Amino acid sequence: MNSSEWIRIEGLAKHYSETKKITDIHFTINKPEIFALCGGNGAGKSTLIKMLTGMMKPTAGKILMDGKVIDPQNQGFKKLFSYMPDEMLFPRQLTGLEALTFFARLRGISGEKVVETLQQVGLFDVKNMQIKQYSKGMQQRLSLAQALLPDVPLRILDEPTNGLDPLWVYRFKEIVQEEKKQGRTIFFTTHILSLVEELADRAAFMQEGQLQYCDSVESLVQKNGIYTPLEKVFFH
Ligand SMILES: Nc1ncnc2c1ncn2[C@@H]1O[C@H](COP(=O)(O)OP(=O)(O)OP(=O)(O)O)[C@@H](O)[C@H]1O
Repeated sequence: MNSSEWIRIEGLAKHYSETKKITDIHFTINKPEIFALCGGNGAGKSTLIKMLTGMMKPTAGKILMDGKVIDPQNQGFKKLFSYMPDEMLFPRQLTGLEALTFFARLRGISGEKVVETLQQVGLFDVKNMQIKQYSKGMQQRLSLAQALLPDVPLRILDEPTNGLDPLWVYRFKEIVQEEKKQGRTIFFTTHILSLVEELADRAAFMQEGQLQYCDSVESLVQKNGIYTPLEKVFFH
């Protein structure tokens, strides 16, 4: 175990059927770091996130934290991370402020933190608007806000930049970098390889339920020539 290693995934597998399965996933997550999980449609990213967050029981394998096997369904582990799903269904008649306050109360978080987070994601001025009037990008930023609320060491974000315009992709990168400076680990999934190259410290690439690469982004790029985009790593 290296000094910054925090979570170790060992042989994680999920068998839906003979043809649909995630097999033998091994990698580690450090603290702090920005880790990108990449892969095309159906590669197995959401399944892996569901096993990591305790929403789905693996068919095989284990997860260790600080060298000890953990059960992700255990409430103690659930207090260590926040989660942004790929699509968050908020009650549409609520305002942004009401929805975020609801999540804050569930986790004992103050109203000041709700206001601060709404400002962070640029929704403070529209906090009293009903969510049904929010654009896709605004709803995505509200979903990001609920994941930014709790003071936890790990944030798991599933396709966080979906629907964001270039300004908010830029702001998202700033937010994630600031989160890392505060000592957190950000584990996110994406299809956007430029985002991996610009933001992530390490990346794992999945294809058809298997892990193809897991390495630092710097060495993934260097192994294939400094000017070779990660796209080539992915498509080879
Ligand atoms: N509940 C399920 N029952 C059966 N098969 C499933 C189930 N959920 C996912 N699968 C299959 O498992 C494989 C991995 O799916 P998963 O949703 O994890 O991929 P993904 O990488 O998140 O894809 P996307 O980028 O399209 O969201 C796919 O072949 C999918 O059809």
